[in-house]
This record gives sequence, C-alpha cells and structure tokens, in this order.
Amino acid sequence: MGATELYEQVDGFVSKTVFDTIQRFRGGEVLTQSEITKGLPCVDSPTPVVLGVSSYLIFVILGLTLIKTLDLKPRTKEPAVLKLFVIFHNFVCFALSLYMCVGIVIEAISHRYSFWGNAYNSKQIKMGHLLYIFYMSKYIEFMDTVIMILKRNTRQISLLHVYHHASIAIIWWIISYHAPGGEAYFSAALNSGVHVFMYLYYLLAATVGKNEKVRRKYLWWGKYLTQIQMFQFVLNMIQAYTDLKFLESWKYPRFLFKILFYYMISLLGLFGNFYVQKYVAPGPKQAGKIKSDKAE
Ligand SMILES: CC(C)(COP(=O)(O)OP(=O)(O)OC[C@H]1O[C@@H](n2cnc3c(N)ncnc32)[C@H](O)[C@@H]1OP(=O)(O)O)[C@@H](O)C(=O)NCCC(=O)NCCSC(=O)CC(=O)O
Repeated sequence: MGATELYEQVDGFVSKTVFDTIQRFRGGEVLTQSEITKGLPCVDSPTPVVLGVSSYLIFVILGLTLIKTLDLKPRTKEPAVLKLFVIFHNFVCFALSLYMCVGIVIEAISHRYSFWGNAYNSKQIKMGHLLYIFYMSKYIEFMDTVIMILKRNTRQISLLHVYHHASIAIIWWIISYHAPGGEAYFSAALNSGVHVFMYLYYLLAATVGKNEKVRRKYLWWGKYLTQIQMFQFVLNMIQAYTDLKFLESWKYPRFLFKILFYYMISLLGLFGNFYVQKYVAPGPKQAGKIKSDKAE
C-alpha cells in the first residue's frame, strides 16, 4: 500500500470518528463546513490536526523519557544556535500575534461588531481568513514545547502546558471548519493580544540569560502577565455563559459556547495551581523568581 492510499484510509477513519462524535455531541446535527475556509490547508478534514496533535504528544513523551533515562539536567548555558532559534521563534510569534490581534480588531470594527453577541456571517471573508491564520498559529506554538525539551526544562513541560497546546489546536480546527467569524472573534483577538505580551516575555527571557538579578530587572512583570492570562479566561467564560443564556441560536453555534465554557474552567483551574506554585507557595521573597535558578 502506497503512502497516499494509507493516508486516505487513515483520513476516512479519523474523519468518520470525529464527525460522528461531534454530531452525537450536537444531538444529531451535522457539522457543516464554512465556505470561507473550504480548500485551505489543514482544515477540510480533521486528520491533519489529529495527526499533528498525536505527533506532538508522541514527541513530548519521547523527549521526557529521553531526558529522564539519560538523567539530563536543565542546561546552564545553551548552544548559541539554540539561543538564536528561541529568539527567532519568539519574535515570529510576537509579530504574528500583533498582526492577528490588530487585524481582527480592525475587521470587527469595520463590520460594526458589538463586544459580544455577534452573528457568524459567511460573507466576512477577511475575518474568516484571520481566524484561520489564528488556527494555523497553534501549530507554530508547538515549537514552544520543542524549545522546552531542547533546553531540558522539564519543570516547564507541565500538564497545563501540554494540555493547553494540544487541545487549543483541536478547538480552533472546529471553529475554522465550521464558523470562523462572529463570536469567535473575541477569543482570537483577546488571546492574540495576550500572546503579544507572552512572547515578548519569552523573548526577553531568552535574551537576558539566566542571571537572577538581570531577570528580576526585566521579567518582574511575569506575575502580572499570568494574572492577565487568567483574567482572559474569566472573560471568555462569562462570554460563553451569557451567549448560552441570551444569544439567539441562529447567530452562533451553541455547542461551541459549551466547549468554551468548560474549557475555560479547566484552564482557570490549571493556571490557578500554576500561579500558587510559582508566585504564592515559594513565599513573598521568592515571588517572581524564576524556578529554573534552582536547577542550576
Ligand atoms: C509567565 C508565563 C507566561 C510563563 O511562565 P514560565 O514558568 O513558563 O516562565 P519562565 O519565567 O520560566 O520562562 C523563562 C524560560 O522560558 C524559556 N523560553 C523562551 N521562549 C520560550 C518559549 N517560546 N516557550 C517556552 N519556553 C521558552 C526561556 O528561555 C527561559 O528558560 P530558562 O529559564 O531555562 O532560561 C506564565 O504566565 C505562563 O503562561 N505559564 C504557564 C506555562 C505555559 O506553558 N504557558 C504558555 C502556554 S499557555 C497559554 O498560552 C495561555 C494563553 O493563551 O494565554
């Protein structure tokens, strides 16, 4: 059997399983594809995202196993090529996030969107394309975990991190496939905005090195960044709740609000735990201190 036939067989199986599962979850309603994203790479079928996330998870398991088996400690000084790659990756993600945030906000204003309560409109092609780019950016973000593994920073490869990176790609595949516009604009604009600061933080962290004094000088705001990330999840949760209660069902698919609501609860729980472990549990003197210093 050739590679193409094998892919077709896998695609048939994955597509049937995914579409059947979503249909069951929606009480029998079939998941139709948006005209806007038809034919774009990685969206017509769930197979690319399922294979992408599966490969990502296998890579993480293999990476962690290798680090554990060889008893590798976090690098005290990484090779120059790795440092340059990390800086490049963060700069790309920073610039892309800025582009997506500004682009989505401009589109929302030009279509006279309200803060919440917006209907999906299959004629708003540019908005659909921006949300599709947002979905594709989730593949680029897999590189965050590759960086963590190459740096052997196992403390960073948490359940929170891996769960977030794996699940968000699947959720945004569903949105890109079915309803890339309307109420989804809010999560994408907000998250891109938050990611502008998150990748600026990581860019600075990668640039300033490991000296704790220098880090305190440039990265003191990490704690506030985590608070902003959590506030973002609260806003998404309130949006999902109010839309579930008050939004007419023809405007935006209700099952996506259900997913958003429970997903935000899970992220808030995991981030709450992260916040306590990193900024509260170590005691006030340690707040903001980078844990990796302990590993050196
Ligand atoms: C302040 C945070 C942004 C990051 O917390 P961290 O504990 O990871 O931060 P830290 O201070 O240890 O980060 C510094 C270390 O990260 C390395 N580093 C640099 N660039 C990186 C990148 N792109 N991905 C992962 N690590 C990276 C630096 O070289 C440095 O390593 P060294 O110390 O070796 O020199 C936090 O709020 C947060 O998000 N925590 C959750 C962890 C996480 O996975 N977040 C991202 C996905 S969740 C997400 O994205 C939610 C959202 O949508 O908002």
